[in-house]
Formats: sequence, C-alpha cells, structure tokens
Amino acid sequence: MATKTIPPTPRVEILANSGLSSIPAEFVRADSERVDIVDALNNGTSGHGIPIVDLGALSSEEGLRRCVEEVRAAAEEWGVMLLVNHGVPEELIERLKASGKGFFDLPVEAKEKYANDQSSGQIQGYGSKLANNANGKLEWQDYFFHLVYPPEKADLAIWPTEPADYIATTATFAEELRILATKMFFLLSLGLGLDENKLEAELGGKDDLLLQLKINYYPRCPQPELALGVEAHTDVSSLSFILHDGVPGLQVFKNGFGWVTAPLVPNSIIVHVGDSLEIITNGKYHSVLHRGLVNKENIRISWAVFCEPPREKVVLRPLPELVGEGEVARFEPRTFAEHLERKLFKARVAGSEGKPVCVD
Ligand SMILES: O=C(O)CCC(=O)C(=O)O
Ligand SMILES: [Fe+2]
Repeated sequence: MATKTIPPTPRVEILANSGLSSIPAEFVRADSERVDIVDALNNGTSGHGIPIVDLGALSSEEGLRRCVEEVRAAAEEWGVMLLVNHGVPEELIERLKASGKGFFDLPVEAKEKYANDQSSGQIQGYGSKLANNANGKLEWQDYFFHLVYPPEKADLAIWPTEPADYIATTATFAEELRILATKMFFLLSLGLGLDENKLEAELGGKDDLLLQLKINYYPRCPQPELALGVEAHTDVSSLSFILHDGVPGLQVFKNGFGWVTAPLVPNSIIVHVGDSLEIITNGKYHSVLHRGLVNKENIRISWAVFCEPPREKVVLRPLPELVGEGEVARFEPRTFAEHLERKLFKARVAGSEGKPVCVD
C-alpha cells in the first residue's frame, strides 16, 4: 500500500463538503469553454442518436452480420456506442458498483492511505487531477486508478482492502470485461474486412493488452455551470468501457450536433473508441471527444476501464491494409509511451488556448 502523502491539492470531496457557495478559480473553466456547460440534471441536450448495439444475437449468423455492421457504423460515425446484452453479468456489475461506492463512502483520511504520488511516478491509487494543462484548470473529481488485468501485472498491495469484497469483485469483473473487449475487437476487425483477431493482436494481444480501471468520483458542485467533472478529451486507450451509477453527466461531441448527452439505458455499457484504435485504423474508427458535467444535487460515480496497448512493445501505426490506394497514412508511427508524451506536451503548450488536448 502507498504510504500516506500530503495531497498536492485538497481533495475535491473535502472542498465540496466544506459548504462553499462559489468554487475556487482554478475550477472555473475558460469563458470559451463555458458557453455550453450546464448543470447535468438540468440539461436540455438529448442523447438521441448515440447508437445502441444489442450483442444478444451474436450466436446466429444473421445476428453476427448485423452486430458487425452496427458496431462498424457506430465506431466510424460516432466513436461511441452503448452495448446491451453484452454478457457481463448484471449482478456482478451491481457488486462492482457497490464496492466502488463503498470505498468512496469511507472518510477521506481512510482513502488517503491509498493516495498515489504522481511526482514520483506512482500513478496508481487514490488521487485528484494535477494541473498539467497550460491553462492550469482542475477537474471537479477525485478518482481511484489501478491496473486490473492481466492478474499477474496487477499490484494487489495497492487495491482497497475496504470494502472487504473490493478485490475479489473487481478482479472477477476485470476477467469478464476482458472477454467483452475481445468480442468488441473481433466485431471491429470484421467490420473493416480484417481477420477477426487482427485488431486485438495489433494492440498487444492476449498477453500484453492491459486493462486500467479508473473510478471517477464527482462530488456535488455548487456552481455546475462553471466547472467540468472531466474536461474535454479523447482517451489514449484503444477502447474504453464506461459504467456509471445512473446519474447523468457524460457528453460526447458529434460534428454537426455539438455536445450530446449519453442517455441512461439500464444494464448498458458505454464503449468509446480511443486514440490507439484510431491510429491503427488510420482514422476509420473515430476517437471520440467527450467530457463530464457535474450537478448540484447528486454525487456521480463512473467506472472507466481503459484497454491499453503495452507502453513500448508494439508500435502504433496505420495498418497498411487500411491505407487505401490514393490515401495517406494519417498518423506517424509511435509507441503508446510516445503517444502519451506527445499528448502531454501538446496539452502543456496548447491547453492555454482552450484546445481539448488533455490526457486521460
Ligand atoms: O465519467 C464519465 O462518464 C467519463 C469519464 C472519462 O471520460 C474518463 O475517465 O476518461
Ligand atoms: Fe475519457
């Protein structure tokens, strides 16, 4: 377990519970960003249009064909979709949510025992966002971040021991999510006319593709129209899977529509295409820009599972078979570690211009 460290910024939970009526300046977004930020519970924008894909019929030939087509269209046109009948047992998801909530229900002092220490490279654990953008803005959230798969790479010593079932439940969930990730890579590969195993193999395959879990905890915010729970960003992952506690907040950006709020669909899992998949498909699949709104009334918790390629082992580059005649490769080859570096650099340099380039 990480030793207790003094957090670089106060936990947002403490700020939120201090009874303040206006939020500190570092949480107030730039004017240009604020034009369309609203209280997530008082939000007129509709989630209409974000594709919902039913994976229930995969075993029939006709069902498989339909899923391949729907997943391909969603990944190309939106970069985001909601999955239903995804195969992850509902009761396991309920236990996962209860144990994550149980951890965040602990007093802050108890959670601090798991604090990460970003300055020394210990990024796993309990934390709050550091200002790594040139604009210096902070997000209205605390989080718990840790690698959950493969089991032999997971450092159980930093996983919460409270609630008592956190470790067993989260490890079982990670196994199930890994199966769903394979299913998605399979469908996404077929959608581009590739061998069914191609995309997963290119992103690290069975042994090296990693699952990182980030539990986002968004406290109530007295001025939700000034703040963001998570600022506009694309994920660096290949795919990200998002679950939440039923409180709205997630928005995705769609050209021609603007910010679209993710609808609340029972027992669904949201899937984002991330940068790594966008790069190797030469932009055929779209890494979706998204952000999180906050609200005055309800705490919101979300569980984001990032499927990441290994940092150094594979080179992310447009697959030659996806660069058609007359097309150019739209991305330079890079390892995942290099991609992270580039994005951080851009965020530091360009973040002051309000460009959505932050890393998550
Ligand atoms: O809270 C959410 O729904 C999304 C969180 C997110 O985008 C992230 O953790 O990268
Ligand atoms: Fe994200």
